[in-house]
Amino acid sequence: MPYVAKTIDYLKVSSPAQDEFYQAAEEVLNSLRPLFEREKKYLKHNIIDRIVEPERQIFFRVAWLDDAGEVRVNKGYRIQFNSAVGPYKGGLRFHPSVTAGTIKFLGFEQIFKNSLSGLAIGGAKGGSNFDPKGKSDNEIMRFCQSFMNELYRHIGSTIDVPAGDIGVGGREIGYLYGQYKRLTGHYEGVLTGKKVNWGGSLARTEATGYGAVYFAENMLHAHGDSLTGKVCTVSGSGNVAIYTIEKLQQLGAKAVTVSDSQGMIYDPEGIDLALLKDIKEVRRERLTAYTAERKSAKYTPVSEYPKGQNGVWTVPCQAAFPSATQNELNGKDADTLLKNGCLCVSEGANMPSTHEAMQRFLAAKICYGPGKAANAGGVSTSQLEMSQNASMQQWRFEEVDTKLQGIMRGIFRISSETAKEFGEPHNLVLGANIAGFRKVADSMIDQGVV
Ligand SMILES: NC(=O)C1=CN([C@@H]2O[C@H](COP(=O)(O)OP(=O)(O)OC[C@H]3O[C@@H](n4cnc5c(N)ncnc54)[C@H](O)[C@@H]3O)[C@@H](O)[C@H]2O)C=CC1
Ligand SMILES: O=C(O)CCC(=O)C(=O)O
Repeated sequence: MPYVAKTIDYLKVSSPAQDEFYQAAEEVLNSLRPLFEREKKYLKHNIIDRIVEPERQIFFRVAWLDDAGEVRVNKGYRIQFNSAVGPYKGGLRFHPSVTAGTIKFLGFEQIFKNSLSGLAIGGAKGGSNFDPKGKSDNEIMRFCQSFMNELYRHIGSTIDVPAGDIGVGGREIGYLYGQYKRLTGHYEGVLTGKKVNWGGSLARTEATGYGAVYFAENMLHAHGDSLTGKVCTVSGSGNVAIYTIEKLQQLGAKAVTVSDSQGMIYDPEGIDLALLKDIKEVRRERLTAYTAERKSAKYTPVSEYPKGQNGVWTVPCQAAFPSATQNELNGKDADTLLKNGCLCVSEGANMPSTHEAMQRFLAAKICYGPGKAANAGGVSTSQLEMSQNASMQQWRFEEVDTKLQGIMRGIFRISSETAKEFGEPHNLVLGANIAGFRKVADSMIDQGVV
């Protein structure tokens, strides 16, 4: 049996019910075929079986007290996937849909993303099926403290450095950091995404969204085009979506949509960013609050989306920025985007396009930036935060932003040069996967069978 199918079949038996992980593994392994054919050492050293198996998986109970005094229990996860090129690094996701398979796919993607950044960071991810929605600040704090009561013994500034992801922002990182400090007595860069008064980096909040836009600009510039004047669709309305829109506006593009799990906003005059930030970052309300205050906008609930489609991708645009969650853009959505003239897709979210959608974009040869390349600005700026913490410095916003732009340029360059090297110049999926894999796999070979 061919080795990719054999590996995926083995994963289905050894790690049951982890569909998102099989999807991520299959996509990466399939695109590595030309490399395996050219360089036999990867098969000889059995890198395939080794790289799909996490180095360590920590599953734990998180018990906490709600405001009514009831005991609640959630699952906690930290998957330390690969440390060949640096300490484990990757975010924490708090969302009711989280399972071991979710964290495993995210941790697997993180290995190659972090390698592509050119920085010394290994791959990891963690989280919980805890739902922060509707919880009071005190409940969030008690949950985070209980989560850290187990996590602290597995992390450290040169061991494993978690950060935020869906449902984990500055507030949660603060409660997690406070508890880590209380348990260990160490004031160190053990988490990133901290607030700037106590060790955070300027521009980390903005970095993932800004980075996805910088990546899109790199792709378009290579074709003599730019984002200026383009109509853009954005999904999600959290950290990545907000700062994608901010950078698009700064570059003279017009973002016209945002969404959440309940529905979407279409604002043909362009999203009012100050209003969106107030609703999402300050008031923590649903998107319906936006239409109440902005007459040009239309709200469509998910129940009214065209059958089998995400409403956001039915809005005509020249560039699309999926910034919500995995598999939020399917083959039909991709067809609609292409039919409407979309020239560029830059993925702020992790694995937002299904396999079918990705194939459509590659076949159409549009500028398509897969998540592990396009959204690497967040984790890269986290590494800049680690550097600042280690040297007890704080760099200026412009200094961090300039480094971020350079890192995104570097990721575009290595992905497109690798794609060219393997004879498919437009295929940044191939380029990013091979470039990210090669550095990790060569490091694993250098470090022996461990
Ligand atoms: N925060 C970061 O630095 C990075 C985040 N990412 C990825 O970006 C995506 C968004 O993350 P953040 O903005 O940080 O999280 P967030 O918690 O700030 O926002 C998540 C957004 O996605 C929406 N959402 C969640 N599930 C949804 C669903 N089923 N349908 C529609 N909307 C849904 C939420 O309503 C919210 O607007 C995720 O895929 C995450 O893994 C990737 C790299 C770094
Ligand atoms: O900043 C980080 O360490 C991780 C960000 C993240 O979770 C991601 O890149 O998906």
